[in-house]
Amino acid sequence: KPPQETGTFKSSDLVELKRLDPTIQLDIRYATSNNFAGRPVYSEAQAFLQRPAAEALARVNKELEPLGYRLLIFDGYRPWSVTKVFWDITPKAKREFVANPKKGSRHNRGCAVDLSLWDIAAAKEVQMTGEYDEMSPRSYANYAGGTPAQRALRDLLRSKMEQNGFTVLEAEWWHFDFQGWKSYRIQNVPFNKI
Ligand SMILES: C[C@@H](N)C(=O)N[C@H](C)C(=O)O
Ligand SMILES: [Zn+2]
Repeated sequence: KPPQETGTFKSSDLVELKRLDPTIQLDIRYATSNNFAGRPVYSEAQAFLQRPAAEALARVNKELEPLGYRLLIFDGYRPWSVTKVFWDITPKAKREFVANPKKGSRHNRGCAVDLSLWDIAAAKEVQMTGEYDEMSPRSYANYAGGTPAQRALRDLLRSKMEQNGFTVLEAEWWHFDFQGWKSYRIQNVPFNKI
């Protein structure tokens, strides 16, 4: 069961990112077998965020366009039950890369996003210092390895996100939390009930 939270919270206003800005690219790997669970954990390839976070993300996408990039979204709002699956299947030694379901994930609040950059001219995902959901030090936001070009792209994504109210997770270059995430409740609503 999701943790019981007391206090007052903002009402949820989850927005589908593709509806807000159709130029945002999606690669919802959790709706496929191409993810660390090795099977789909979502039945719909969609991404949602609370409205202020979604609007901020659309601003980042606009700012990247003149530089030749768009945002590529891997995940947004995530039902709590999926956070529980991720925790249960992850070896103890790798649990810095998954949220503890006892506390819930900021994804469960609709205030965290997993994403990378899309190269418009090449029509493909850029190469970062490590792969999405790779459970190794290459995922650290300050990892000093990789090529200078990979680090520059990782740092470009981070600086644009930070300028628009997001904070990177130190263990994961692709994971960003939106300011004010504490004001939203942990949810366990499936995508088709939003
Ligand atoms: C599982 C990974 N993509 C992720 O989002 N990790 C953070 C820590 C989370 O589960 O909130
Ligand atoms: Zn994440």
